[in-house]
Amino acid sequence: MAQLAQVIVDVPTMQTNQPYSYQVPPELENLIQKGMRVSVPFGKGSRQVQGFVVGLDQPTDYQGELKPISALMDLQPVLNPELLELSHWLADHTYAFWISSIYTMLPNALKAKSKRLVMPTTSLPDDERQQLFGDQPMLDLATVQDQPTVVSHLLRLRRQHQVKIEYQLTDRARAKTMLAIRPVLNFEQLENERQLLKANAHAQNALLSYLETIQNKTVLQTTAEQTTGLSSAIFNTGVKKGWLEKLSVEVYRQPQSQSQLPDDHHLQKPLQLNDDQSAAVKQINHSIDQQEATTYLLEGVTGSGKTEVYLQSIAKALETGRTALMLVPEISLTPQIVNRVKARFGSTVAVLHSSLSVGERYDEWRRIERGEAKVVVGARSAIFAPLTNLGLIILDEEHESSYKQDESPRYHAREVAKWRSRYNHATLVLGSATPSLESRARAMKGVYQLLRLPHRVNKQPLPPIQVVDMREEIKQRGESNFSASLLNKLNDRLARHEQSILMLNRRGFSSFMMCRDCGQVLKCPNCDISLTMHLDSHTMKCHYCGHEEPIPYRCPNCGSREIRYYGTGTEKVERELNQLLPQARVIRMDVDTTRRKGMHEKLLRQFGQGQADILLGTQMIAKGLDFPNVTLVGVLNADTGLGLPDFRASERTFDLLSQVSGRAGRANKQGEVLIQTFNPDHYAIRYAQANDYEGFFKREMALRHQASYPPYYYTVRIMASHPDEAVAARVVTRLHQLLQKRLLPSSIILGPTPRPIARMKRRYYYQIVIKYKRDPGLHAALFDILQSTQSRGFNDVQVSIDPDPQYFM
Ligand SMILES: Nc1ncnc2c1ncn2[C@@H]1O[C@H](COP(=O)(O)OP(=O)(O)OP(=O)(O)O)[C@@H](O)[C@H]1O
Ligand SMILES: [Zn+2]
Ligand SMILES: [Zn+2]
Repeated sequence: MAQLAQVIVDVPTMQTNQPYSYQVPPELENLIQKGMRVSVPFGKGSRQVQGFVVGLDQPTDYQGELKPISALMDLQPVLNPELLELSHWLADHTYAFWISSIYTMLPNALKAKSKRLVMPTTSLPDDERQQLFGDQPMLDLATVQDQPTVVSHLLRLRRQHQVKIEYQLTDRARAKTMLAIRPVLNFEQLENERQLLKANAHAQNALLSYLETIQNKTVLQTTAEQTTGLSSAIFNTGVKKGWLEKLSVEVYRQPQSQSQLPDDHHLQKPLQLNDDQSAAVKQINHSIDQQEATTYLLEGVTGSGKTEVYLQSIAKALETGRTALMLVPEISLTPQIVNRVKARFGSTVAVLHSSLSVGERYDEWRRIERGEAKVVVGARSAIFAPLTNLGLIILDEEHESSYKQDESPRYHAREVAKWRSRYNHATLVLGSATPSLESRARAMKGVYQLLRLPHRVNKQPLPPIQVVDMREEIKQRGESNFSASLLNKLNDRLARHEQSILMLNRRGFSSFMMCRDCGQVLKCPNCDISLTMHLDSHTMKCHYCGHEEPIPYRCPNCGSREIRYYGTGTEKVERELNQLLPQARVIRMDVDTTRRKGMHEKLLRQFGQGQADILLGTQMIAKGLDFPNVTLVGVLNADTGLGLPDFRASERTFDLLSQVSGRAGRANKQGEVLIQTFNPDHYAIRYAQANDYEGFFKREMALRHQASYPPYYYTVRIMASHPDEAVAARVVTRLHQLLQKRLLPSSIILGPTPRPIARMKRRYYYQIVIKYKRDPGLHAALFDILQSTQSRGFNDVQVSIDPDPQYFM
C-alpha cells in the first residue's frame, strides 16, 4: 500500500506552479494532513525544497516510481482547509504563484527559516518524555524530521495533546513562557497536611489556605506570590512536600499599545440605536441568523454611527456561536476604533496591524487559530485570519484603495472577503460614507443590499463647507499656505478653546529641489522621480527605492548656489503656522513623526486630551477620528491629486474631502470646514462642498460610461520591465500583438505606453491596460503570457499582471 500526496513546491516560477505528486512514507500514512509543510527532492540533482501538502489520495496499491517525501516539517497543519482552498483561488484570480499566495496568508514566524520546537505538555507520561526528550526541555524538529518513525510517534502524541509545537523565527518570536503553580492535593488532603504542621509554621499554613482557594487551577507564580505575600522559598517548600507542582505555561506578549483594556466604561454597553441604525442592524442580524452570504453596502454619512452598527452585528455573530472579522484601513486602525471593539468584547478580540513585531503578530495569529480570539480587527492582510466558523465580515471604509495589495499577489481584500463570505455562509458588510463607484453601482443593481444612515447621530447637519480660491488669495496677499479666512477661523477656535484639524493633501505631490539657474531637478539615480527632502534626517530621499543622499547646497548640474526647495511639506507648513499663530499648540502627524512605534497612538491621545489646539497632518488624519472638541477642519490644498494620470483621481479627491470634512462637529458643537484650492470649479470639489455624494456619483458614473472605465468595464494592467529600455519596449509590443489575436473585438487594449513613472529601481517599465466587459479568453491568454515570458529568450524580463489596478502610476 502507498499513499500519494500533492505538493506545491517553494519554487516560484510559472513552470512549477502546479502540484507535484510524492509518496508518503508508510509510517506517516493517514497521519499526514493537508496544509502541512514537507521537504521534498525536486528538479535536477534532487535538491531539497520546502513544499505544502495541498492534496492527499486514499492509500492504494500504487507501484510507481514516484519519489517519497523526505521530511514532514509540521505536526499540525499551518493552513486550515478553508485557507488552503482560498490560496488556490487567490493565485488564479490574481495571476500569482500558488506558493506566493500561501506565504501571503502565513505570519512571518511561520515562514521559511523559523525553528520548530517540540515540547512536552504535562500529560506526557514520564517514560515517553525520557525516550523522546531525555533531560532536554524541547526538541528541534529539524533534527528528527527525516525519521518517519519518530515523526509518526510525535504526530500521535500531538493529536493527544501530549506534545505541542512552537515556531520561532528569532528569539523575539519565541512563545513566552512563565512559571506557574498548581495544587497537587485536594482540599481534604491539604487539611490533613495542615494537621501535621508545627504551630509556628505560619507561612506554610498560609500557603495551604491559599492552595485550597485555587483547587483545579493553574496560577502564575508571580500572581500567587503577590496575592499571598509569601516568598518563593515557601512555594519551593510546598513543592518538596508534594502540595503543589510547578510548571511553565505559555503567556502571550501584550502589544504595548494594547496592554490595558480600555477603562472607558461608557464604551462597554451597547448604545441605544436610533431608527436608521436599528433598521440596518435588524437586516444584518437577520442574515447572520439565516447564515446568508448576503453583501450589504452600509452607506452612512460621517458621524452617522456606522461603528455602533458594526459592533451590534458582531455581538449577534458571537451570540449565534460564530466569529467575526472586521477590516479597517491601516491608517484608521487607531486606538479609538480598537478601544471601542475591545471595550465591547474584551479579551476575545485579536488585533492585527503592521506595527506588531513578528512575535506579537504570531501570538495574535495563534490565539485566533486556537479559537481563543473570536473577533479579529485588522488591516488588509487580516482578511486571511485563520478564524473558523465565520459569521460576519465587515470592511469599514470599503472604498479605500489600500485594501488592494500593490505587490504579488495583487489581491483586493473586498474580493477575498466575498470569497470567505460565500465559503462560510457569512454575512458581509461594506461600510463607507463615500462608497466606491463599483460597490454603489452593484447596490443599485441589487447585487448588494443598500442600507443607509443619512443623518448624523447628533442630529446636526453635516458641517457647512466654504471653498477658498487660492489663485485670488495669492494675487492679493502673496505666497502663503494660509488664506485670510482660514487664519481668522483658526484664531476664533483658539479664543473659544476649541480644536482644529488641518490637512495637507500630499497625494501626487512631492517636495523637490530645483536649480533656479539651469532648471535641474534633483532626481533619484535609480528611478524616474524627484527626491523628497526630509528635514528630520537632513537628507533627500526617494520614496520608491529608498535611495538617500545629503541635501545639496550647489546644483549638481551647473554648480550654482541658487538651488531651492520647492513644494510644501508638513514641516514647512508647521513652521509657517508657528510664525502666524505663535500662541497655538500644534501637533504634527505625518510619516516622519509617526514612524516610531506607538507614536501614532501617542499623538492622537495627546490631541484627544486637549494638549494641542491644532492637529496638522497628511491624509492619515482624514479617517475615523472622533474628537468632540474639533469644530474646524481646514484643507490646505485640495487639488494636488486632481492632475494625476488616473481615472479615479476625482473620486479619490471627493472621498478625501468628504472624509476629512466629517471630522468636524461630531458631538454637540457645530462644526465648519474650509477648503483651499486652485480649482474651485472642479466638480469633485463642488460636490464635496455640497456634501452631495449622490450628485457626485451620477456625474462620475456618466464620465466613466463615456470613457469605458469601471464600473462599466473591468480593467487589467500588464507591465513588462527590463534594465534596457529597448528590450522592455520590444517585449511589450510582442505581448500587445499576442493579446490582439486572442481577445474579443469588444475588449479595448490601451497602449503599450511607458508607465507614468517609467523608470524604477533601475528598470524601465512599459504597460498595457485592457478594458473589457466579458472576455472568456482573457484569463487563459494572460496566464499564457506569464508562461511564455518565463522561457528562454526573455532573460531578465519581468512581466506582472495586475487585475483591477488601483493606480496607474
Ligand atoms: N445610537 C447612538 N447613540 C448615541 N451616540 C451614538 C450612537 N451611535 C453612535 N454614537 C456616537 O456617535 C459618534 C459617531 O459615530 P461613529 O464614529 O460610529 O460614526 P461613523 O459613522 O463611523 O463616522 P465616520 O465615517 O466619520 O468614521 C461616536 O462618538 C459614537 O459613539
Ligand atoms: Zn529611487
Ligand atoms: Zn543648475
